Amino acid sequence: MASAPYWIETDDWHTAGEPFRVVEKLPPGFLPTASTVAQRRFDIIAATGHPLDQLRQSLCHEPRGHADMYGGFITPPNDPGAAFGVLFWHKDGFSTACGHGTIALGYWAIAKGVVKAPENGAYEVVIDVPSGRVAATMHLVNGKAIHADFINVASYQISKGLQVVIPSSQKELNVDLAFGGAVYATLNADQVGLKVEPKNVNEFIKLGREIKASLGTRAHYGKYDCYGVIFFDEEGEERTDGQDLLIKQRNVTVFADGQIDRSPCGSGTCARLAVLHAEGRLGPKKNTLRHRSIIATSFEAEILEETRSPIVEFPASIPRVRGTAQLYGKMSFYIDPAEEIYPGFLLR
Ligand SMILES: O=C(O)[C@H]1NCC[C@@H]1O
Repeated sequence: MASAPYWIETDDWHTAGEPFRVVEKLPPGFLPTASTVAQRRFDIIAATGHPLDQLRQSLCHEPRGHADMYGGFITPPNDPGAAFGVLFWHKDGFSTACGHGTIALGYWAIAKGVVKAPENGAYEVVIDVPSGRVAATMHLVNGKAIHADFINVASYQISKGLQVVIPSSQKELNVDLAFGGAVYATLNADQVGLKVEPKNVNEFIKLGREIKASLGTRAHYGKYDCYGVIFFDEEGEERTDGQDLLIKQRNVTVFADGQIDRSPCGSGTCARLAVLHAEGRLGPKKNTLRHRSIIATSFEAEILEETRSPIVEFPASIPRVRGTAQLYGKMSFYIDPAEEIYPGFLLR
């Protein structure tokens, strides 16, 4: 398998600046035979040199990608209740959740005719992902998608005020842990004396790695380890009408091993909603979060409904994150396992 050269077609989208490379057709024999997306992910991770992991590296790493590339392999759904499944990937492996990818996949499914949406109105593209069943609710006007709502799995805070010590400075920080399909550590960027701005990106990468290492197994939650560290700035609040508040925050999410989300991070936004919910600043259909990214793109998010929480101290809810995606290319990649640098390389 995969000893002969082959071609792979991709549709390359971005959501609020974050890339999402969609691979619809996999070479025969590459997809694990397990019947669920979650199990296929485990099977790939458990194997050494799995062909889908080699393909991930070929498409994500240089020369076809870069250290901040992201994408997904389309798979069958777990059952006919979803339109399809997806295995999300990034430079270090396969993730459990990806909001920006779910938004991009909603657009992709409509653009490719994978689903038959009406010309006008809302249409739910249901997708099986490793953390569960999610949806991209597409809003269409004259056959064109104008925005997508990422409806995630139940999200909730896991713990509050965990203390970490940064090895390089011996500085003590307090972080909250929250689940949004993946586990995130979140902290106000003022704790590290930085503003969420592009010029500080290398500092955030370094600190993200240090915080994750310092948390160690304290940030593991069931089968989930700590996926990312979210640094946020408060950007004020506005009253939208007599009742509701628009809470404005800007964040940078450092995920996997030092990868930077250009978007406001869909699953990370759900984790932030969970923390704001626990703090009483948001509730079901009460108040909205405008979440800006490091490159100043934004998502708008709210809590749709409260749900049963597995963590007694904190509430759980189903979040909705609204964003847009754009197609920026269609690629045809040639992959030759005999090539000197196969399956690719990274410089950081
Ligand atoms: O939007 C998200 O949820 C994803 N973006 C990169 C890191 C996360 O998986």
